[in-house]
Amino acid sequence: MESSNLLTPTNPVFAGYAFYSCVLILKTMCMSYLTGVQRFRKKAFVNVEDAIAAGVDIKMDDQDVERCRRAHLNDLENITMFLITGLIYVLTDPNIVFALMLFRIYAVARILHTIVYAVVVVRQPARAICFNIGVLCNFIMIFSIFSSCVQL
Ligand SMILES: N[C@@H](CCC(=O)N[C@@H](CS)C(=O)NCC(=O)O)C(=O)O
Repeated sequence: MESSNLLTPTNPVFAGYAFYSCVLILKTMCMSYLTGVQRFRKKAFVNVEDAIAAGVDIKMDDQDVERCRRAHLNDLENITMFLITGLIYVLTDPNIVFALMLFRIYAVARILHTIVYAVVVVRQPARAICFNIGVLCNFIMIFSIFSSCVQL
């Protein structure tokens, strides 16, 4: 692939990266609303003005709200790494089939991580497996970038 075309939608690897990145960005944005829904459902407001408006006392430690907040934070810790790593990986002009498979597996693993953590709450090791599949995808991309860049 011409290097000038690597970051255009004519490159299927970039198109896949852009698609799954947007899916994951949207998913992460949804976490704010999921947290908000739980706050209203459980009447668990941490700001005085919100609690007054709802006619309840402040509640800092609701388990369902905290779960959503932790899932959101975990997305920010992990999906940010995918966005950066994935973009560098696209620039190394990787194998199309393998790269698209990695992006798909990563996206599915992160969506499942949210579901088992904050939506239906599945017992461990469900969350750990989803988390580690995502980490493995990122590691594979990182090592592939290393091997493309390091001249032995
Ligand atoms: N910041 C994470 C680092 C480790 C991590 O991400 N573990 C995964 C798999 S067990 C996880 O889902 N942690 C739950 C979380 O981040 O709230 C933590 O405090 O747990």
